[in-house]
Amino acid sequence: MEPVIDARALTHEYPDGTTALRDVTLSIGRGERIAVVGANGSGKSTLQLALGGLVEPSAGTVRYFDQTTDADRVRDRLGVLLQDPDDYLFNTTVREDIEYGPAQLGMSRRAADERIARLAAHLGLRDLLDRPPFRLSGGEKQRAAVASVLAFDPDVLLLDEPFGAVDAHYRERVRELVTDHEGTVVVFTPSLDLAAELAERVVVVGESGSIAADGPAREILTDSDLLRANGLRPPAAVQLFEGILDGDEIPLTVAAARRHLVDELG
Ligand SMILES: Nc1ncnc2c1ncn2[C@@H]1O[C@H](COP(=O)(O)OP(=O)(O)OP(=O)(O)O)[C@@H](O)[C@H]1O
Repeated sequence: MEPVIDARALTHEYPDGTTALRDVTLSIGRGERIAVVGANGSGKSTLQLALGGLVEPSAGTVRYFDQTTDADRVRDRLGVLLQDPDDYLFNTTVREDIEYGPAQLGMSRRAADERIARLAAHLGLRDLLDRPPFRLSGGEKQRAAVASVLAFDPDVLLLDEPFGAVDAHYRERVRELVTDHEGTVVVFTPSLDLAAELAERVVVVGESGSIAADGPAREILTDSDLLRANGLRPPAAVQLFEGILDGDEIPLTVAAARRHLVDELG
């Protein structure tokens, strides 16, 4: 598979001496759906920043689309959603924030308007477009930040905690957008339930930012010992069925668990 991002031997040390990444080698193929999971402070956000070209790692290289190691040359193809939505929302209105990406990339006015209208409707932002971003609630801000990253339809999405403050209704809406995205998706999250819903491959970041495991979602998400050793718990559905069903039959998501129960009981 052609890598869209190829990271080799990344190590990162913050100026105060904290090692946040340790010898991370990770190749992300076109169209892959990956969840990067790890306990708080393991190094997920730092890895996202390094892959997104927003932090220069202390050592190692990141190569994009087999073309360049300069992320700024492929900025229009990378959609990086940072953990804190305030990092995106800096214009006078929500509309201007969402328009910013498409405008920078020279998308036609008409195409941009259509795309923004669709995203705003889907994410419940229509009545908020003319408000200043600092007058939004936490969940509204996060939805606006998601819209601003998706507005320019990047090839690769690197999403740090895309659902943090979002309620159940809009969580489903954001999930649909991420699932329907045609390119590559990498989600950085401490939630194994989210990983189970979105990913076919799971990367576990262990202590001090080293990669503890990288493999098919089913293999990783049903390996309780591995997950617990790295400060994580299996998804809820796996916790419910582990020891009851065989590893290859354990449902990974609550929806799959429900289907299983309905089949068994019905
Ligand atoms: N600017 C910084 N300066 C110094 N240390 C930092 C800085 N940012 C993060 N760290 C440290 O680097 C390590 C990795 O942090 P990072 O934010 O990448 O973890 P994370 O896995 O994303 O955590 P969380 O799940 O809490 O978001 C932690 O020990 C953290 O305290």
